[in-house]
Amino acid sequence: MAKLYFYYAAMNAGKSTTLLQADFNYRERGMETMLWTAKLDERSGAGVIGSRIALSAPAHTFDESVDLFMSIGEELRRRDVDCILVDEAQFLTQRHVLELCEVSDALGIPVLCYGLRTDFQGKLFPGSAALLALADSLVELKAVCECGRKATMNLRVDKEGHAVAAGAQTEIGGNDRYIALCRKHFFERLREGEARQLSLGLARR
Ligand SMILES: Nc1ncnc2c1ncn2[C@@H]1O[C@H](COP(=O)(O)OP(=O)(O)O)[C@@H](O)[C@H]1O
Ligand SMILES: Cc1cn([C@H]2C[C@H](O)[C@@H](COP(=O)(O)O)O2)c(=O)[nH]c1=O
Ligand SMILES: [Zn+2]
Repeated sequence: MAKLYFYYAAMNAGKSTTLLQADFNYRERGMETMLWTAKLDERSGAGVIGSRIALSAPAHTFDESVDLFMSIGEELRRRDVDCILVDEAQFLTQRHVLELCEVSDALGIPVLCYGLRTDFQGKLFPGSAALLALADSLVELKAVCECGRKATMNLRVDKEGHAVAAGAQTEIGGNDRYIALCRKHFFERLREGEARQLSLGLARR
């Protein structure tokens, strides 16, 4: 039976690198893959999955308008597909995840999703919540905090490096906007950020 996998981690853990390695392994064995990433994340270029160690590959892009089951079905009419690889899986909708379940269960194709578990406030992304609920296999990849502990959280920072405690869930960025931290250091810095924003707000009144 084909499975749905969710490889999750904080930023900088090497999720994209691991996806590209899995893609290489499949293709090295003569198998065909289909890569997907979020349309809104263009850090490595539109429709490109990039890694910090400079590996990259073109990918199909998803947004709310895309039906993944239909798109993958259409591709199957043109060529064989042995594995589906999805980067930035935190940006999937719950409907997308249900479509990927169908790809795995009805089409018998393994689906490997890579993404963040939680956002800059420590809350689940919709795609991650659905994958945590529905995936057959949950695999944690490891990032490292400044203190050496496992980094599980993602702190959003402003241009001066101060923690950002409030804002929209989605804000594309890299090392300039986010720091992967262990939970202890994440909450320390987040509370500092909250206190700072509060004092700035009070000072303005
Ligand atoms: N040539 C490059 N140099 C530095 N950073 C890059 C380069 N290409 C891509 N990146 C960044 O690296 C990210 C993916 O890095 P990766 O090491 O696989 O960790 P993760 O996906 O867990 O954050 C990309 O999304 C992009 O922000
Ligand atoms: C924590 C957090 C992250 N994002 C964005 C920032 C990046 O564009 C991606 C994750 O990138 P990765 O290196 O491939 O892990 O997600 C966001 O929009 N909101 C957040 O809270
Ligand atoms: Zn730490």
